[in-house]
Amino acid sequence: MNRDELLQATKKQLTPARWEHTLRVADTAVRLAKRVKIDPDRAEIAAILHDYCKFWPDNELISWIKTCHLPPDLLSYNKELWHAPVGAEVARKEWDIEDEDILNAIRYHTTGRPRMSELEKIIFLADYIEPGRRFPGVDRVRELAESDLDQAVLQALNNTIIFLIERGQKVYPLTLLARNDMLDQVKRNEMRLREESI
Ligand SMILES: Nc1ncnc2c1ncn2[C@@H]1O[C@H](COP(=O)(O)OP(=O)(O)O)[C@@H](O)[C@H]1O
Repeated sequence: MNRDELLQATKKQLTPARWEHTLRVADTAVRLAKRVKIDPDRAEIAAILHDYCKFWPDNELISWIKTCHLPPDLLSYNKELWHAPVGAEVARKEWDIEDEDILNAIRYHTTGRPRMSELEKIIFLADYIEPGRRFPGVDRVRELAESDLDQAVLQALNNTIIFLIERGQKVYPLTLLARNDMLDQVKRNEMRLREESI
């Protein structure tokens, strides 16, 4: 797969503002990946493709969800959730991406999930903290992302859940499971650090 071809094709799928967002997500993901010693090229591919289906019509997204046997419960939650799991299927079928970690990073970039890989955390966070994002609490997540991806993901998940509850919106259950799992993970990290310092 050719990087320039991927960039040009993705640009055509997006509005100019969303394309700029995608480029900032890619820069942020590459930077985070280098810091935690994850392959930056794989982070860049996942970042470029993460919003590929963001502007696809509802009927097309629904058709992919059904044909690819994606979780049917998606259809009873916010439509904004659909582009991510469909994006992973499109990346596999139209871009021949076979790397399951890249596909999962695209698939779970909006909801998160329990036991996220390092690459999944990077794409989830890069989407949340890229420099164009301005919402309450984003600076704290930016700070945490510089030192601890797990704490940053936990904070971002907490913020998202609170945001949705405050607006009277449903929370996709996987996001709640992701948050509980990350809380356990952060506690385990803290315990390990304490044991190592004794
Ligand atoms: N975990 C979730 N559960 C339910 N709805 C969600 C969840 N995450 C995001 N959403 C909904 O999708 C919308 C867009 O999500 P977001 O990731 O902020 O997209 P964007 O990249 O367009 O900013 C949110 O405003 C919210 O209404």
